[in-house]
Amino acid sequence: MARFVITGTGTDVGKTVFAAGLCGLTGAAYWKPVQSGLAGNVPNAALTGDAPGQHGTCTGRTPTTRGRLMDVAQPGSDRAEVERLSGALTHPEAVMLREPLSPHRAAELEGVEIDAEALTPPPGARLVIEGAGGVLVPLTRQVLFADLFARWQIPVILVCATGLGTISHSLSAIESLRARGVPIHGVAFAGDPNGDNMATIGQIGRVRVLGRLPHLARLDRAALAQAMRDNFRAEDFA
Ligand SMILES: Nc1ncnc2c1ncn2[C@@H]1O[C@H](COP(=O)(O)OP(=O)(O)OP(=O)(O)O)[C@@H](O)[C@H]1O
Ligand SMILES: C[C@H](N)[C@H](N)CCCCCC(=O)O
Ligand SMILES: [Mg+2]
Repeated sequence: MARFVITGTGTDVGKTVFAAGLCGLTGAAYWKPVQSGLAGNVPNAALTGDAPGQHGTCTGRTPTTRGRLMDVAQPGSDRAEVERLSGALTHPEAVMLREPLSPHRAAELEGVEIDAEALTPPPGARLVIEGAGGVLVPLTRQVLFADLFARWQIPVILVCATGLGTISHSLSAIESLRARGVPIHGVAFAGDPNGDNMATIGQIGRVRVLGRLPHLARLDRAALAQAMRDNFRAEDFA
């Protein structure tokens, strides 16, 4: 089964763009279980599900939050960006939160608690799942994303920057995943070339380096597909 979790050393490292590229390269579907930071993009009624006809299809996987589930990707969401960049089939988020904060805090501000136990990946042999931020981001004050990944036992791809600072960030993330028994498929770098940083993380972290996605001046579906073909091997994700 070609099912992967895309996590990273932190927020904004390039997980969504890499996830879209991987969907395009392998034909996988995409799922972002928890999206925070839709304030300003989505009317309140849409997020709370109060507006007629805005519910769409609910997965029912996490019936705990008010901010749930429309079957159409919302503008500004990672799901919408993956659709734009890959055309992949995408599953509705289980939890959508307004504030651009750690999910545990964004949820608290909406008066809801994320039911981490209820977060279960949709079926499908080819699936790319994107976390939120880095590996130790809290879903609640008790459960971190890495705990969720440990329960799922789906191989993780860690997206890492290439520049100064990445060695410690990347090795810390790898240790955190290993400490919880999360299977690591490999590391995907994002950014300008830095061969020694990439090799050092691969060697000391004892992880496979899958490739490096360069910064794309024009980020569109065709350019991303070409960059993925040029810099990754589809057979590494079979
Ligand atoms: N290869 C790339 N070429 C050009 N721009 C990129 C590339 N990768 C990422 N970006 C840009 O960098 C920003 C952050 O990338 P992205 O949204 O993928 O981060 P993320 O790790 O998914 O963040 P989050 O934690 O919010 O989910 C976005 O504006 C994105 O368009
Ligand atoms: C809102 C943002 N774009 C992400 N989706 C959430 C990032 C959470 C980071 C939490 C942290 O590590 O401090
Ligand atoms: Mg993202």
